[in-house]
Amino acid sequence: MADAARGVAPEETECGLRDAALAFLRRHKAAVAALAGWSVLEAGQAFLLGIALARALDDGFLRARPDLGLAWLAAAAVSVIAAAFGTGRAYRALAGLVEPLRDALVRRVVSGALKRAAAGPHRTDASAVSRLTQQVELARDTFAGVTMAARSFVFTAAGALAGLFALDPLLLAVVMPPLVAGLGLFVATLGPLARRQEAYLATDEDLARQCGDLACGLRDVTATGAEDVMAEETDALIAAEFRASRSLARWEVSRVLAIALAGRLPVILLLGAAPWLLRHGVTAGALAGALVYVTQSLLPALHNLTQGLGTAGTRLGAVLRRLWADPVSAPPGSCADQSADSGGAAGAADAARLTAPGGTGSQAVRAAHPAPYGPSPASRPPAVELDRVTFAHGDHTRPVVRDLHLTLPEGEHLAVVGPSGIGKSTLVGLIAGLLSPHSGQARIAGVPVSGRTAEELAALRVLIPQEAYVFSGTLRDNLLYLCPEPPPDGTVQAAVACLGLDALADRLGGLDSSVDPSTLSTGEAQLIALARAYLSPAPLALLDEATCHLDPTAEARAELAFARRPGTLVIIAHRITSAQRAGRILVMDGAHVQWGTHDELLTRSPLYRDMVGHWDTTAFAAGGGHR
Ligand SMILES: Nc1ncnc2c1ncn2[C@@H]1O[C@H](COP(=O)(O)OP(=O)(O)OP(=O)(O)O)[C@@H](O)[C@H]1O
Repeated sequence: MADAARGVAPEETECGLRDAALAFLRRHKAAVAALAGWSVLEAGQAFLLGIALARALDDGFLRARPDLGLAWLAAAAVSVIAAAFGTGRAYRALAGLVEPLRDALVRRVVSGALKRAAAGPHRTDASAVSRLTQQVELARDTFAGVTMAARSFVFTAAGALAGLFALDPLLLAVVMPPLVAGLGLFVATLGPLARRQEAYLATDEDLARQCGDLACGLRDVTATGAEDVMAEETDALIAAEFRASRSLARWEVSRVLAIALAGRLPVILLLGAAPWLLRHGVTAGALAGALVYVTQSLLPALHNLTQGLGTAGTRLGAVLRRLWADPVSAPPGSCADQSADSGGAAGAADAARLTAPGGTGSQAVRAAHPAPYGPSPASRPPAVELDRVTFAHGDHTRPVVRDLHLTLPEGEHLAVVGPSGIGKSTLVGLIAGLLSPHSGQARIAGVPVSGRTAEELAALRVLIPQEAYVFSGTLRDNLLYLCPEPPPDGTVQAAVACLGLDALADRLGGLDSSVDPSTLSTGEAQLIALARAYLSPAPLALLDEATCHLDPTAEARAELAFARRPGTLVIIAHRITSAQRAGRILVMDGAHVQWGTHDELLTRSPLYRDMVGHWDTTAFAAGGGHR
């Protein structure tokens, strides 16, 4: 499955893995021997427990010799202490196997990554290596758990069976058949269970990958209107995971059966056959000892085995096979994958889907755009009208905008200034229709914006936030995203030149080259977003500090380009130069709002004077030296 996808045949991986595992064990014979040796000491307890109990009963307590009975129990207690010591040493010996395994796997992963980086034009995916080393840690921990569980079962079972034999071979004859049958069933179901477990892990990973892609590409998905398609794909993956988990659960039942057969049936048989056993010379103490062997040694060891080999072992197999098949091609699923994978992000695929006939939502957005380039007749209503608008972000919070009345004629260029947190973005959000006033009304070109759909709003205004959005696709796709119709020839090139985007376009390899958003600087992303808005036919452009990452020259060029663009412009200014370029400036000062030209406000607004003074100081401090 995963191997095939990565170009390595599963059998090849299986064989390679088996050979490597054997070679690994041969190389670490001493650690294996130490582990086995300490396990023998540990198994001594399993052997002694039943015998000590049998002797304590038969030779001690049942013969009125409690001292002898207690002596046997003391011997059992000593064997428990010795076993605990053995367990501690076995863990140390385990480290002699586990750590070299981890080192070998890490070496394989890292050298694979280095080879790949050196061999081709691939970008080194550090996140893939990091994920792989995480899988190595998982393999290491699981290997330790599986080894301890398997070892514990083998030695405990050997000790218990030897003990049963020592007590009376008849006891072994009763216990062995169900034990062998249960173990046989367990072994027979290991293969199918492993396959189900792998299938489940694969569907789980597919779903995780899809969710990761969705989380990272959410904006692309929303922007390209691919929500329905993505929901359908995700639904299918959820259904596949559900089916795989159900199938796995059915096979897990076989494990319960195996434990019942191997661990619980012997208890019932021993109890049922008790009269027969006693008639054939088995003592009461031996019978009690046999019950202790089954319930205290075999059953817990069986539980550990089925748990260890059944679940963790399958997982270990899956992880090792994956690491072995291709130690560098990690299963994707992180944001880093998307950025490393130019054009591979959900956004590119969805953008492609969007251009296909019968595509989803966003085509409707585009179709809804009017074509309002050019000046509007004088009879048209104001470009922006806030009619006694009041707005607060919460029911009990102070209004950010209170009873504001503002009218902007078509073609106006307004700069909004004010201290941080005073409500500039809120005001722009109200004009854009993203926020609904608590009272009053906001209108664009005479159209009330509250309650409008995204499509209707997109036809009225274009809003560029501070955080520019660029999606995976060509530069042209990015620029024309808000244009319902292809613009006349040369329009895009003119916009690119006008906004100073030509250097970036050249660097990317032209308008039809792919853009990898992760490689753009914040300023470059802002330029692309600005050019996209510039090309939009919406008659009102709202720039919410949309030039904050541009240098002053680039900012001036962009703002002048927007000022020449037909329609109305509202910008939140963060530099004095931005404010000065505007025809009108709106100063927000809490409940007070003032507007006018730069010179008017210098005389009328103390806040504006302060801000200009501060801006000047900052500009000089920054070495700007000019306004
Ligand atoms: N979603 C929100 N929920 C609650 N309060 C908000 C929310 N958005 C903004 N505010 C609060 O409203 C006030 C105005 O915020 P706004 O972002 O409009 O100010 P601003 O002038 O644009 O600030 P800045 O210049 O720092 O961007 C602030 O006190 C802010 O904390």
